[in-house]
Amino acid sequence: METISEHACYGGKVGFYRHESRVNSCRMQFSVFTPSQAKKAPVPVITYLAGLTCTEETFMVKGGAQRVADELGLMLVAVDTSPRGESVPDDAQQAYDMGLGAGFYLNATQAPWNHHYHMYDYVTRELPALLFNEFRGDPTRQGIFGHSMGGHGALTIGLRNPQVYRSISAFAPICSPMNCPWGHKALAYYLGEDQDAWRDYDATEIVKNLHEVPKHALLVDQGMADQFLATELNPDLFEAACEARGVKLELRRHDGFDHGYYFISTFMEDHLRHHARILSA
Ligand SMILES: N[C@@H](CCC(=O)N[C@@H](CSC=O)C(=O)NCC(=O)O)C(=O)O
Repeated sequence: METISEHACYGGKVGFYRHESRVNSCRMQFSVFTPSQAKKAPVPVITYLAGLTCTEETFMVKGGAQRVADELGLMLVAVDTSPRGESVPDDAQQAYDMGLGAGFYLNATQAPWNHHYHMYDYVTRELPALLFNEFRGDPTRQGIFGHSMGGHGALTIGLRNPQVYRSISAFAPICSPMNCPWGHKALAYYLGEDQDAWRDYDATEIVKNLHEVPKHALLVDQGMADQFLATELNPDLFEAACEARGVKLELRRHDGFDHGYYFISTFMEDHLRHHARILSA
């Protein structure tokens, strides 16, 4: 692992790092906020998955999370949104919703995507192995959250790995990629036309078929002036599936908020406290 840069931030530091990813067959970058408490003992770790067009930098710059994370003693890890590099295929039209910056946190099975696009394995296996080797995070106290495409990633990865991710939350997540244009396009390219294969990456479908209901409530915030709400996000489908399956969900609808980082930073503190409460219990 190579350190790109490190910056003092409140009592801790923000760092940017690069490493060779075996699962994505390219170099990947990620960022970490390490709180002051990590000087004394391993701290809880919350992984943040960002949305379309973002990088590992977006959350650290725009999320406004570090002051409260330092107060609560939370390590924050922000992941890039796709594999990167010369050899990594992109959408033929370089569209923002497919290919680079749009890895959808899944393992692609279709060529040409299946050589590099293994973001599910990257988030759940490869990055944690590196992280817990290099940083003072506590692997028994992990949470996951994210925004939009990253909210989809947080819900799907969190629900599928309840032993690892004890706390889950999301900002304006894509709740049912099988039922929206962004998801339909990405799942067809990455996984092929057989929609049965898509269900593993659809939070609403995962809830319907859950073996193990999460112990703690999920927190989801949604802006009601979100420009993507009507076409892409489908929180109502997710809410109905959670209710039917007995999954505790706190879905908060906020008038006047759009899809962007002003919305996210407004409710960031609530999400950090949600994770801290669960992980310190
Ligand atoms: N047309 C826009 C679309 C990109 C966009 O809005 N990206 C969101 C995430 S959307 C779902 O995953 C985002 O977080 N953007 C980064 C930001 O800093 O706001 C465009 O290309 O701009």
